[in-house]
This record gives sequence, C-alpha cells and structure tokens, in this order.
Amino acid sequence: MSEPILELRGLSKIYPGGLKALDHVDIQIRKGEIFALLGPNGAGKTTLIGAVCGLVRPTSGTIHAFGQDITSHWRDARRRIGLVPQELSTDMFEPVIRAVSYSRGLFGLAPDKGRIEEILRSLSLWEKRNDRIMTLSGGMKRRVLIAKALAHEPDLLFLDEPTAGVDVELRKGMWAIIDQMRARGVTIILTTHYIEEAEEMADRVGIINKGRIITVDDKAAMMAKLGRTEAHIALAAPMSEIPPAIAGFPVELENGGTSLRYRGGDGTGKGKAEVAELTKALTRAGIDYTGIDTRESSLEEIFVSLLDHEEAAA
Ligand SMILES: Nc1ncnc2c1ncn2[C@@H]1O[C@H](COP(=O)(O)OP(=O)(O)OP(=O)(O)O)[C@@H](O)[C@H]1O
Repeated sequence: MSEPILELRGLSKIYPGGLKALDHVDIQIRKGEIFALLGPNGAGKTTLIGAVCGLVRPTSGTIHAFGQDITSHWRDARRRIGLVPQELSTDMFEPVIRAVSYSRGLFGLAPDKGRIEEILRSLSLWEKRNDRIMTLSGGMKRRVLIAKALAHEPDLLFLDEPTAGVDVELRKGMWAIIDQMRARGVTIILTTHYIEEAEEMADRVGIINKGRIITVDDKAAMMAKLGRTEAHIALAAPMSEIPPAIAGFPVELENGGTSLRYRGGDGTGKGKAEVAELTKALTRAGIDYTGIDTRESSLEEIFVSLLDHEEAAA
C-alpha cells in the first residue's frame, strides 16, 4: 500500500467529565479513496473529525496527515484538509459567492474568480450566487457548505453527515457531487447514518461504536465476510416437514409449509452457492418449486449483528 494520506494511531479523547469519546482508534486512510465511517448517535464520529481538523484536542495518540505529524505541521495540514460540517453556523446574511470566496481567502489562497465560478456551477449554485444564504432551502444550504469546503482545494475532505435530512433526489445529487470530487483525486471521509449511502459511495467502511473502531474493511469484503444470505423458495406443493434429502441445510418451513426459508452463509460469503446446492438437492428428491427469492444482508443488518456480537462478548 502506498503511504496513507491520514493515519490515526492510538487516538483517544476523554472529555472533561470523563466521557471517553474515542478509545484507542487506529485508522489508515488511503489516498484517493472514499471511506465511510458508520456509527450510531454519540459513537464518536464528530469527535474524530474534530481531532483531525484541530477542533478537538486529543487526550492521547498521534495523527499523521500527508506523511507529517499534524501537531508539528499544523498549518500545512489544515490548508490541505476540508471540512463540511453538519450545520452552517455563520455567514447566514452573506451572499453565497462572498461566503465561498471568503473561505478560500481564509486558507491563504489567492482569489480565483474562475475557480469559484466553477465550484458554484458544479453545485448548481451559480444562479443563486447573489442570494443571501439564509434565504436558501436546506439542501441548497448544504451545497453552500460543500462549496465553502472546496473553495480552498483540499486534498482530504471530511463530510459530516452530508445528506442528513435531505430528500432522496437531493441525496442522489450529493452522491454525484462526491463522485466528481473523487474523480478529481480528493480523498473523502464521510460519516453517515445511511447504510445505503455507505453502500453506494464507499470503497471502505469503518464501523465505530462507543469510541472504538469495531471493524474496517473493503465494502465488498465486509459483505462477504459478515453477510448472510436469506432465500425463500416457493414450493409447488405444501410440505408438513423438512424431507431428509435437505435436512443438512439451514432451512425451515414457512407460510404454512408452502415455502422454504434458507438462512446461511454467515461469515463465509458462500450463501448463494449453498442455495444453488439446495435447489439441486430439491430437484434430485423430486420436490418441485415455483420460485426463489434470494438476498444478501444489508450493511444495516451487518451493523446490528456486529453490535449484538460485541455486546454478547462484553
Ligand atoms: N464538548 C463535549 N463535552 C463533553 N462530551 C462531549 C462533547 N462533545 C461530544 N461529547 C460526547 O462524546 C460522545 C461522542 O460524540 P460525537 O459527537 O463525537 O458522536 P457522533 O458519532 O458524531 O454522534 P452523532 O451521530 O450524533 O453526531 C457523545 O457521548 C457526546 O455526548
């Protein structure tokens, strides 16, 4: 692997009062990837972002960005890191274009009207450039936040819940924008509650709970490793019990014996292959079926089962 663009080692944060928001977090972020940090409310996602962006002082551990310790190369790191926070906190009275241009200046970059125009156009904000931010819709305000973060041309961009509370159409639009940023070579770390979002966007997914990273993996590998397959096989004729020919499979009768439910492949990623074996066994036994509905578990289900697993171990 090439050198990580961001590396957290043993990062902990204990807030005054004793709450451990981050507990020995180790993460390496690869250049050019989209990394999704998934976790429930209060898991520590915003604290983690804050630590990298200099808004939260870590209690212990180290943060290296672009190959340098950020505590000793603070300005350089901050200039190359963008943050799209959850909420717009300032400049509500400002026109869009001024707020976005100001963000660029804040990081010491020379004014560049062409670049600002390009950013505003790519976010469909150009027509609104002279509107005050407070008059925009929630989704447009969200785009202004992205424009502000892009104005200083970051190499590493944090998006804290980029699509929370926006409608489905706008969410898809946001995904397209994030895709464009990746195409430009920006490394992106996003936090989200939407499993669909991580599934759609991310190359890798990290799951965080109570300040601890539970698992980090390529999205596909995570699905294969932790996924489970569920299949429903509609039978041509109802059965009263599982015939011996398929007794070795993880199956149960359902819907009054009119269909078979298969649940398996836990942690192996081999569920689909086993379902194929099951159908062959049915055919060999002369049991007719009229349809099969197979699906892999979603990240959301994986997430819930990981948390259950962790609680059982504790
Ligand atoms: N300034 C603070 N002082 C004390 N405790 C804090 C502070 N900021 C956050 N916390 C606590 O630290 C824990 C982690 O919070 P954090 O905001 O990082 O979680 P999160 O995963 O971002 O949650 P959400 O998804 O709700 O934004 C929570 O229990 C929170 O109450």
